[in-house]
Amino acid sequence: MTLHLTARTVVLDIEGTTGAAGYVHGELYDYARPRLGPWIDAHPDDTDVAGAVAQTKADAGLADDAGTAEVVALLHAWMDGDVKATPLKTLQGQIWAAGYAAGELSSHFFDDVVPQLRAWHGRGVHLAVFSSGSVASQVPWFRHAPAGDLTPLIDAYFDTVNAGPKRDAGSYDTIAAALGRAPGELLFLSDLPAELHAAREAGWQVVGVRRAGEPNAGADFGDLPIIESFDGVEVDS
Ligand SMILES: CSCCC(=O)C(=O)COP(=O)(O)O
Ligand SMILES: [Mg+2]
Repeated sequence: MTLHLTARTVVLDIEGTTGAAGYVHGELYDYARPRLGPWIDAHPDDTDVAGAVAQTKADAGLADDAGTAEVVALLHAWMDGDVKATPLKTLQGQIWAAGYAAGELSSHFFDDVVPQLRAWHGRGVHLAVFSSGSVASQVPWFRHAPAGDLTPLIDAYFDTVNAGPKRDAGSYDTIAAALGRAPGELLFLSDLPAELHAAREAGWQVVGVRRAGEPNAGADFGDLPIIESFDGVEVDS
C-alpha cells in the first residue's frame, strides 16, 4: 500500500531513514575515532571545539583540567554506545567535513531515496533535514552523495544545536517557525518512534521508516503510519 500525502516541506532524518546506520557507524565513526584527540589538540582556539570539550567534561562530571586523553576516552565510549551527545556531534561534524573536503569520505543513500527526493522536489515539495548529526556533517553528506550533489534539493538543515533535542516537541515548533510553515504543512520521516511522537505532538504529519536490517526495524511504532522504503509514500505540494 502506498501512502498519499500533501505537505509543503518534508523534513528528513538521516541515519536509518535516508542512509544505513551501518555505513554511519562503519565508515564515519571509524574515521572520526582516531582523529578526535589530534583534532582537539590542533584546534585549541576554535570556540566550537573548546565549547564541545568543556561541555563533554561538564556532561560527564570530569574535572575542568582533565586532559585530552580523558575527554577522548569518554567520546569513544559515547560512540560505542551511539550516544548522540551534542558535543560529540560537533566534533565529529568538523572532522567529517574535513574528510569530505579531502576526498576521503562519501555518503550513503538507500536506492529508493534519491529518486523520491527528486520526484517530490519536482512536484514543488520543499525538503529539509533534521538529524542528530551536526549541520556541519549534514551538508557534506548531501553534497558528496554517490548520486552527485544533492544540496540543491535541500532548503534547510537542523540539528540539536539550532533546533533542539529530536525527542522534544519544542524542537519541531522551532523548525516550523524557522521554515515559516504551519505544523500541519510539515511531514517528518524518521526511523525512531520517539522522534515521530515528538513531531506529532507538535502537530506535524509523521511517517515511520522501518527498514529491514536497520537497528530500529524492531521498534514499536504503535499507531504511527509506517513505510518500508520511500517508495511507500507519495508526497504532493
Ligand atoms: C550527517 S551524517 C552523520 C549522522 C550522525 O552522526 C547521526 O547521529 C545521525 O542520527 P540521525 O538523527 O540522523 O538518526
Ligand atoms: Mg535516524
